[in-house]
Formats: sequence, structure tokens, C-alpha cells
Amino acid sequence: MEIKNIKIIDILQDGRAVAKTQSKTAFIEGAIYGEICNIKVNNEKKNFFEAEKTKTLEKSPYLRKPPCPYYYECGGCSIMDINYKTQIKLKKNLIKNALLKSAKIKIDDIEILEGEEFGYRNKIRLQINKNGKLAYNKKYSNDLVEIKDCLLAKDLIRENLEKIEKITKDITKKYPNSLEEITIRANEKEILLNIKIKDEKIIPYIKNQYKDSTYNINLINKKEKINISGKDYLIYNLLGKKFKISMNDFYQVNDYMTEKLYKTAKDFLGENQKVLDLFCGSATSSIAINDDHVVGIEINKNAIKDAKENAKENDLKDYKFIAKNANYIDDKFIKKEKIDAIVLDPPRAGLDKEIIKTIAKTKIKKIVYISCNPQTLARDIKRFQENGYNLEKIKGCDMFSETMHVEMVALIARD
Ligand SMILES: C[S@@+](CC[C@H](N)C(=O)[O-])C[C@H]1O[C@@H](n2cnc3c(N)ncnc32)[C@H](O)[C@@H]1O
Repeated sequence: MEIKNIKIIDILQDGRAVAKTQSKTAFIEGAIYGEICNIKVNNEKKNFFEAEKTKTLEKSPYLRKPPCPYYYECGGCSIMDINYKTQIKLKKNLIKNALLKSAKIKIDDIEILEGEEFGYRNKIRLQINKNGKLAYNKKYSNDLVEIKDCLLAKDLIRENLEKIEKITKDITKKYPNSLEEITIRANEKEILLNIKIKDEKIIPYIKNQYKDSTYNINLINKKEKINISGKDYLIYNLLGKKFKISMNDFYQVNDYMTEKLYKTAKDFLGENQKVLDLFCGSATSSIAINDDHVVGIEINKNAIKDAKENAKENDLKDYKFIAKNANYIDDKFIKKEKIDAIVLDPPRAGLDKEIIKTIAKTKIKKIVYISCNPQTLARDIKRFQENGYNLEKIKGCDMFSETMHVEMVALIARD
């Protein structure tokens, strides 16, 4: 079925466009915010259509020429074809709509901290095709698009992509189809490569060829990690502090915006607090936000090891880091530790209901919630409201320009 002459009024987090047709909302692949177009419905669901754009009738006033030659094929970016100011406006809408829908909170405007549009990612993950070439997934597909550059990556990564591809091509030539994926991480001066392999027969060859590489190279074979050259971690500088981040530890991808995010979180938290950091990772957030007096909980044992080293390195005197599932935190532990405030930065799925109930039992007054998902943040704010808390402050942070992803920090508090 074709529907003609519809206006694109919003963009979803996965990059699809949104339009209202006479009967239902349509989610449309390939359409641009602000344009008027015709669409073809590929799938009719009970409450919405899934569709693709067939023809532009009137160009979007926000349109610009995407600076990346791979943009129309590559699944990495979704809104590079509209100007940056409009990108920010769309992210504001995303957060405001989620808060209104889930938590019935209406806010007129929300500040979004802005940064550099390009060259911000300290980490990119690429697929390796059957010829050893580096690629991203295509838009809405598992097919691959070979790339020679990525404008989102930091300069150090971009400058080294060709040399890195030489390595993956060389290994693949010797052992066809033996590599799956490569994660490239960079700090100010070093590169760490984590290569996911499909066949362990290649390990001796890689060891022999690349043991003296100038890159820090590590292999991941199922769950096993094999160090080939250099280290299996990088040291990052953040707000004048130093952090060891191992190859499988979480680390925010945009150094510059992370500093802005943590400064805001520090401001929301206030001074002289003993903090419980749930989902603490290697403790970058808690150590950056609170200078001392930290208890951290994290499921990844290696990240906890790094958190302890990071606490020592940054001269904390009062700290405790525990490898444990944060869902099973109990209120007696929080009271025993004399915690004043909680900092949380859970995965995209947000918080288990039980954590919110446990926190409420302690009557802790301040919760600083860092999130990369407006939907789960809004849902959790609603659950906090049901347990006696209110949303006091919220700010967005544009960590991921050219995509519809956005980071947020919220202060949730009670009297
Ligand atoms: C978004 S990251 C935040 C990490 C850290 N706060 C930081 O900024 O570097 C989420 C962290 O939650 C951890 N995690 C996931 N599920 C968990 C669970 N059930 N209990 C504890 N930690 C968990 C992950 O390993 C990851 O380190």
C-alpha cells in the first residue's frame, strides 16, 4: 500500500522517521526529519505501519549534505543528513516525550550539553569481512559496508585504520574467514585492538607475526582472552584523574563530553557525601564525581579489580568495591555503610524494580542517575515517584552526535 503526501514529524532512536497518517502512526526507513514524502507500507501492525520512503515531495528545511561518503549505506549514523541544531532539538523531544509518556512529567525545555560533532569516539567496533576488510553493518541490515574512514572516531583511530586493516587482511589471507570483529580503543597516544576470532588455529600465526606490534593487541576466542602484544588495558585521563580501563571494561566513548557530564553530576550531588555507586564499572564515574568515600558495586570482577587500582592511583582513603549483582543490594548494607547518596549508571535496560524499592527503604535523600536511554530512565523515574521521590533536575549530554542516542543525568530526591 502506498500513502502519499505525509510529513515527517520526528525520528526514533533507531533512526526511523515518524509520521501520522489518517489511520495510524507510520515508522519509516530512509526518510528525513521535516520532509514531505510518499511511503510504501511493508508491514501493517495493530497500532502502526512499518514503511519505507518511496519519493520526496518537499525537501526538509533542516537538510544538509552528510560529510561522510558512507552515510546513506552505513548503519553507524542515522541523522547526519540534518543540521546539528536540529539534531539537538530532536534529542530534546526524545527526552521530553519519554518523561511525559512514562512519568507524566511535562517540561518545557531541557538543556542539552553540546560538544564537537565529529572526531569524538575513543572506541569503534567494526566487522571484518571474508577478505579481512573493515566494515560496519548496513542500515537496518546484517549486510556489511566496507569503510576506509569513520568521521566519528578520534584522529588517532582514523590515522591508523589503514595500518590496522593491513593486519586483518594479512591474517585473513593466511586463514580465510577466521576473524569476526575488531574493537579499536584509543587514549591520547595509544591504541588497543581487541580482535574476536572464529578459529583458534590462527593464534600461533598471530603470536609469531604480531608479538612486537606497536599496537596493544588482544584476541577474544569465545570467552577466553589472549594477549598478543603490549597491554590488555589503556590509561585514560579524566578531570585530572587517571583511570585504568581493561579491554572488556565499560568506558564512556566520548572523553570531552564525559567530563561535562561528570561535572554536572558532581554539581547535582553536592559536597561531602559518602556515595554508593551502583553499576560502578572501573569506578570512573564515582571517583570523578566524588573525590573520596565511595562504595562501588559491579558485576564484572575484572572491572572491580581496576576500580580498586583506580582508587589507589587517585589517592582515595575511604573506598570499598564489591563484585556483585547490583540487583541484590539490600537496605541493611546501605545503612551499615552510612551512605549519604547514590550514583547509578545502569545498562540501557535500566533498573530492576526491586533496587528502587530497596533504595526507598533506606530513605536516602539524593540519587544521581546517569542513563543512556530516555525510555528506561523515564520508567524508573516513575517508579521512584511511586516510592516517594521526585525528579529535581535533569540535563542531557550529546555524547553521540549524528545518532539519535543521548546521555542524561538526573537528580532524583526526597525530603
Ligand atoms: C553503563 S556502564 C557504567 C559503568 C560505570 N559507572 C562507568 O561510568 O564507567 C554499566 C555497568 O553495569 C555493569 N552491570 C551490568 N549488569 C549489572 C548487574 N546486574 N549488577 C552490577 N553491575 C552490572 C556493567 O558491567 C557495566 O560496567
